[in-house]
Amino acid sequence: MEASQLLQEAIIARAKAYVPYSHFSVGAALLDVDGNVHHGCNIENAGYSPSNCAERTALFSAIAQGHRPGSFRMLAVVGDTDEPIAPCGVCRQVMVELCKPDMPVLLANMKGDTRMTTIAELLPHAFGPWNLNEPS
Ligand SMILES: O=c1ccn([C@H]2C[C@H](O)[C@@H](CO)O2)c(=O)[nH]1
Ligand SMILES: [Zn+2]
Repeated sequence: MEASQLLQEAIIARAKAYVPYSHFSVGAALLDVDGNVHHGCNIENAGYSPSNCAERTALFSAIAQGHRPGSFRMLAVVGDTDEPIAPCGVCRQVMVELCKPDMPVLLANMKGDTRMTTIAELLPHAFGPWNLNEPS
């Protein structure tokens, strides 16, 4: 699947956002090894901090469907921003946990501006599973 097709999926996912507080809808589409797409949208909460971003919704949904960390091919994220959207720090940390460092990430806005990047570029010098000592 082309990056542009995955972006179209992210735009469809964005329409499902539940954003009664920020009114800022974000969509994500995660491509797996089998060529299937997992949608994510942001889902907000009256308690504010329980809110979940589109990127994490897509990743957690795919993991819950049985897909393994490191098995994903590409992630597309879109929001109505001036520049291509910038994922938050929490999502970048989750991406590092669940995606390979060189996995392509397509960031976009609703005007059609795009930026192709990677997990490692989004969160350099990351703390990851490899930094933890295994229990003996
Ligand atoms: O990359 C981003 C940036 C923000 N949000 C959400 C979090 C919150 O619901 C709203 C405003 O920050 O947008 C995402 O889902 N993804
Ligand atoms: Zn986030």
